[in-house]
Amino acid sequence: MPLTLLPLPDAEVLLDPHFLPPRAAMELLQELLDTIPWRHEPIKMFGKEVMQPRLTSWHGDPNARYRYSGLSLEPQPWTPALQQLRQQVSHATGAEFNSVLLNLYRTGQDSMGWHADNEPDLGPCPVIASVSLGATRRFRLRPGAGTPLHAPLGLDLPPGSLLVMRGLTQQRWQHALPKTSRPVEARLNLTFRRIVEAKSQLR
Ligand SMILES: O=C(O)CCC(=O)C(=O)O
Ligand SMILES: [Fe+2]
Repeated sequence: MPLTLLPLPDAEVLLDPHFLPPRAAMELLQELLDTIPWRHEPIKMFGKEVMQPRLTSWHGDPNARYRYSGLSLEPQPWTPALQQLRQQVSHATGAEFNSVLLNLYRTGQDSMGWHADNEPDLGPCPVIASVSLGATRRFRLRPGAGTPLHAPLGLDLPPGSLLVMRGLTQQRWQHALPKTSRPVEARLNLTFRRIVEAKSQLR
């Protein structure tokens, strides 16, 4: 199935709900649960350190350092499974990625708050490719300040789906993965990114 562009003002959001076949998605989930060195990291919120409501792991090329919310993340090396998925995602999107952030939402109580991936390290119009595995959770999008009024939307992201955000999306829109009170299994999300700052660190 190809990626389909969603009709949103000032955003380029594309979705392929069936990027990976169900069996491949299940096998990849199990492999990543077993082999990724999951960490429970703190995050700075309004100057205070709080634990993130999810587990994370950051992988990438050696110079792809990522800084956000007061954290500086040293990338872990690519594993064979991550390397293979990177190639598949590059092929589907026509974009190159040098890093991937993995988020493990253990239960419906794990979540990610409203944000845009607009850190300077990502450049002005980043392509972010998001693969979801495990439980289907609802991903939310809403316009940011200064963006034409548009109702927030919710996208159910099933296992094996590929969501791409590019163009002005990170400048004009915000997204979140809210908690749910439904009993749900774990969900694993991978966001492939390109750290553009890497070049200047070689000097
Ligand atoms: O879990 C998701 O679908 C979203 C993850 C996300 O927004 C991020 O890692 O920046
Ligand atoms: Fe994000």
